[in-house]
Amino acid sequence: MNTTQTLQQMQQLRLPGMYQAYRSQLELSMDQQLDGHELIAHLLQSEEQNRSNEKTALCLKLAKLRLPVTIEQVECSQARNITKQQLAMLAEGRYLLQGENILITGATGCGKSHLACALGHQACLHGYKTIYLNMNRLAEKITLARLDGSYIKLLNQLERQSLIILDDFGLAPMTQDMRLTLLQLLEDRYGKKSVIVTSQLPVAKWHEYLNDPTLADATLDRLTANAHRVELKGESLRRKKEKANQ
Ligand SMILES: Nc1ncnc2c1ncn2[C@@H]1O[C@H](COP(=O)(O)OP(=O)(O)OP(=O)(O)O)[C@@H](O)[C@H]1O
Repeated sequence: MNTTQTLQQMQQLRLPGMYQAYRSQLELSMDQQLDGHELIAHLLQSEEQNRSNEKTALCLKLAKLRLPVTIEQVECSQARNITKQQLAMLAEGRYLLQGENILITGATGCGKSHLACALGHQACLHGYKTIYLNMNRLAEKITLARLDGSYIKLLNQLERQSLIILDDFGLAPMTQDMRLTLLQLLEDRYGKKSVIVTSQLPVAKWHEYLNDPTLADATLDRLTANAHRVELKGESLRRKKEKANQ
């Protein structure tokens, strides 16, 4: 049996998971090596696992999450106004299947971006295409896309994402172009794909912030209907972290 040739064929056929698993098998003594049906099953499982890992890694890379955090790193407590059950329910990801949104509000430093990024990380683990966008960054992207004629391309690119994280909603005044784009984006996704919004402003103030009653009605209708709300509370974790580092 020419095992070297078999390994080469696995590489040529781009089966890296299978290649690694087979190499590992060949390094074992004969009596420890799997054979027949077991070996085939093991090699296929290794290839499948490798592809799944690569898909997750690519999803995470493209998501450009601001903070590299996992769901296990989200602290739940009564003081923070988020329970383990609430987090577990969101982490399960059913909201993504149903195209529901998550609105995370709270004072500066209370961990809104941290939670949003952890949920984004979890969505990538589930295989959902995710993109993180700070609202300022989205505004820049829209302005550039209008200038270079790629606006429709940008909307299509955003529509393809299963989850969009819009961080820091309500910090900077919105242009009319941004309001219209936001409405279009939400209209494209309504009931199909999810958005996570973080904001220092309580949801009750979003209408006033949008500063255009008709557009605000339409936008908030799409954003808040069937949305899960997390109102984080407690001391600024940024300040707490700084104090701990002093
Ligand atoms: N659950 C947590 N455990 C540990 N550190 C946390 C947690 N949540 C947030 N942090 C840390 O606290 C700091 C502030 O968090 P974050 O940026 O998420 O706050 P924010 O509410 O989004 O603030 P802002 O409104 O100013 O953007 C970050 O350095 C973050 O890593």
